[in-house]
Amino acid sequence: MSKTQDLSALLSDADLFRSQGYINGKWVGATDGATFPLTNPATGAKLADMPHMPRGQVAEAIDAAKAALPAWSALTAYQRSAYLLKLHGLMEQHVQDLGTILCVENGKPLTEAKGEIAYGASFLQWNAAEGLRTYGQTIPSPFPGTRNMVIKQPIGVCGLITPWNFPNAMITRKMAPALAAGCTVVIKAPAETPLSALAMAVLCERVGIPAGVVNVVCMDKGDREAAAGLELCENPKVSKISFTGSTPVGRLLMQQSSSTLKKLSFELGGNAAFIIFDDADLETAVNGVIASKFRAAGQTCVCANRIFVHSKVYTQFANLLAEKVKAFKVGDGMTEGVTIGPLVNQRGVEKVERHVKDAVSKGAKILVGGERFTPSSASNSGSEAKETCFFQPTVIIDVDPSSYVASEETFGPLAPLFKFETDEEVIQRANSTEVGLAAYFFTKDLGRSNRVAEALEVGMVGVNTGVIAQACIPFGGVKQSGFGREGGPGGINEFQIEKLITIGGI
Ligand SMILES: NC(=O)c1ccc[n+]([C@@H]2O[C@H](COP(=O)([O-])OP(=O)(O)OC[C@H]3O[C@@H](n4cnc5c(N)ncnc54)[C@H](O)[C@@H]3O)[C@@H](O)[C@H]2O)c1
Ligand SMILES: O=CCCC(=O)O
Repeated sequence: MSKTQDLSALLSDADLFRSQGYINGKWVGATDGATFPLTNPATGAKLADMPHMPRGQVAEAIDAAKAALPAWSALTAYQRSAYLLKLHGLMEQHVQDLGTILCVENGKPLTEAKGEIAYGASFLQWNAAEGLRTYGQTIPSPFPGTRNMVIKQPIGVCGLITPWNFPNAMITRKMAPALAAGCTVVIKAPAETPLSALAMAVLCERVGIPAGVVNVVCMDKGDREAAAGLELCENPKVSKISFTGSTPVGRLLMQQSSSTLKKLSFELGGNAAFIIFDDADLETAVNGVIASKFRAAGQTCVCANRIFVHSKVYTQFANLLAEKVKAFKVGDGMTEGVTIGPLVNQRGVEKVERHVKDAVSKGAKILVGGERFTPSSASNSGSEAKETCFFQPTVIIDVDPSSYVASEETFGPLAPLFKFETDEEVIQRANSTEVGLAAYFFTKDLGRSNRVAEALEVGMVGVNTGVIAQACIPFGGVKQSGFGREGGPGGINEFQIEKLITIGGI
């Protein structure tokens, strides 16, 4: 039986809950009136009927962004910075409501959702400052009477395609540098979590960001989503695509963008190795695994996916981890004390289940969890276990290297423990994947720390920590995890062009 949930009743500022798209400063439904249902993954309850926008409306949003570009890019960096700081302030002020919206549409527990809002806001603060420092260069010329200057300019209209696992922070991570640089944007919100994107559009409107500078389109997965992707990639008015999502969709977007040769930055899938050497502080390492593996119920691109533990400490480490995972409280993220929520949809549950079954069929043993279930805090859905979006936080040991989980990103709360003997062996196994986003290791040996960090084929390494994400770091991968960096000192460059001005006859 399908139920509905009145989300606005949970908000102190119900105006933040919008179920229309935002194009050229106007709140609009799909031109043909089409909608799709948005549900709470914890309960299955319907939250809203969202606009299922056709390709023509994406083109309209691009037109609006193109029209708004000259005035927005002509503002001083200080004026744009002031908008971002006001937006940052509003996010802090509305953290409870923004967190609640995020929690009910994505499933992550409210405390974690509020943490994501703070993380999302940090990209506004960081880029408000970075926008003021987009320095150019003067370059001595070999030609007499000639001067060379290099200036930075906004690249133009940017298409931002963002995923559901960080419904707020993946938007601000792209939108903040784009706006700071003087670009205008069309955000294609993910079908699973459009409300967080639209709540940000409300705040953009409130701080007075002019119509057309920020546009949000939404549609369900499938044909119209593919059409939106095509429009963003093929429309010559769009100069840049920034995408976070899976590697296969990244490949498709790159192919589609070739006809207009857009600048691209892609943050794609990972398969992070998490290595515990025999000299590691095991208590710290267990906490590191928990922070990395179980954040967002295991649905982050930088999640520990393959946990390699030295044979000398394997059993001790496995038992310590199992004890902590047993203590997790799984349930509806709005319930007090819940530490881990549902996966975003049943497709996510099916993938975790497939990885567990496959590993067990190849000899792995389950220490904790291993099954989908419906926790009592989410049982008001009346859903059968087969319809649930919950999977028990799971630890498996003695995992065979041929298991799917060794080569595919699980994107769920499954911690598989592999055994290793030598540094060389574990580095080779860590690198034996086509993706290279993040990796982590724990050791007290300084020499090893430098050697291993340099040998790992990834864009980001955590040493003695499971937490690397911050606005101030260059976030991104190598190999098939994509290219381009978000955040950090260079993040804003992704949204700028360098222009040379050579002056002769001086
Ligand atoms: N790097 C990340 O943070 C991240 C985020 C989400 C998913 N993933 C990976 O993707 C797997 C599957 O999740 P998914 O199906 O949501 O990923 P996906 O790549 O299909 O979707 C990610 C986002 O891309 C958009 N998208 C999908 N197809 C598109 C198209 N043809 N044109 C334009 N936009 C399109 C959607 O907005 C979606 O939210 C996960 O298991 C995980 O491995 C990674
Ligand atoms: O999943 C993608 C982003 C995760 C993060 O910013 O830590």
